[in-house]
Amino acid sequence: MTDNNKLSQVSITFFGAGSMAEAILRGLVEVKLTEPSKITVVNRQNAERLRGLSEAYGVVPAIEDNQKLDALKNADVILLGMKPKDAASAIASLRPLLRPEQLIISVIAGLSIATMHQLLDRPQPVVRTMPNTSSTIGLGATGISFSETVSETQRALSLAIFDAVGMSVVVDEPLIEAVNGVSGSGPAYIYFMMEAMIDAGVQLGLSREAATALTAQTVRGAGEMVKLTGEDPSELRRKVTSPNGTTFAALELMRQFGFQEGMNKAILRCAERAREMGEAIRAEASASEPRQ
Ligand SMILES: NC(=O)C1=CN([C@@H]2O[C@H](COP(=O)(O)OP(=O)(O)OC[C@H]3O[C@@H](n4cnc5c(N)ncnc54)[C@H](OP(=O)(O)O)[C@@H]3O)[C@@H](O)[C@H]2O)C=CC1
Ligand SMILES: O=C(O)[C@@H]1CCC=N1
Repeated sequence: MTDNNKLSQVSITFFGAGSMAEAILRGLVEVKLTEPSKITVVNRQNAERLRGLSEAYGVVPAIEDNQKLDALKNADVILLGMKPKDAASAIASLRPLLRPEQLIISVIAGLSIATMHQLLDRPQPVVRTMPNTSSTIGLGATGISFSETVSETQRALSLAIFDAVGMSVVVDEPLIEAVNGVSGSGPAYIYFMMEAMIDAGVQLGLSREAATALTAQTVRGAGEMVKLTGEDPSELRRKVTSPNGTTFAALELMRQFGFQEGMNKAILRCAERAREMGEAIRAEASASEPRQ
């Protein structure tokens, strides 16, 4: 690991280069905090995908086996971006390659620091994160927690990576599943709501284009109002809701349909599902542990 935390001087290998990896690397390249030539992308088999990322962002594709090994051995930071089901075998494959000071950053839902240490068979510096896809446009929201072996420099570097693509909050590791429930999966809830808003607008006679534009601006404006005014969302809601007016009538129906309760239960279930997925990876790691 380099002594200074300037992102531009750090080499990052994305081990697993799918949607979430693209969101982060695109953000890093577009805010110009990392040279594309310092970013390498590795997949299991999809070389076309790597060539596409290289063409779009100028990052380096590692396609041949020796290129993959070099990319993993030489990186200052390895960002794990595969699906949870592929994580155990992929991380175990790193075991013979890593130098003790290489920093591992994971975005994998449910995967704990303890399981990563178990799979690597050593207390490698590990950062467990839960970002979201809005990192693509520099508006990501990421929860971050660190293993005890992460140095101050590596902490600063990790925060710089996620702050470059949005904002981040450091949380104790057991709260990463809560972050998953709120903001990791959060964009999907908002898109789901937006789909319903757009469909209703079309049903009422708006063109799909107009309904989409009005909905997107409404969501954007509401988010910015919470951020910029610092007011509680419930207070902002009250300001929209005239007594016995149109919003009042709409919210009354939403309450009847259990909107808030449904949202609450969905988020708790999301966090629970992250824990289940983490447990499945831990069980796989234990089952494949080398016998002494
Ligand atoms: N999408 C989201 O909104 C968020 C996702 N996450 C987490 O990000 C992770 C990735 O999700 P997402 O980007 O949606 O997934 P994708 O399916 O888009 O990408 C996964 C990538 O991992 C690669 N891969 C799989 N196995 C290996 C391996 N053994 N070695 C190297 N590369 C491998 C795949 O390559 P190939 O095609 O060649 O197999 C693929 O490019 C997940 O763990 C998820 O929990 C976290 C926050 C938000
Ligand atoms: O759905 C998933 O499992 C991943 C984790 C957070 C967002 N997408």
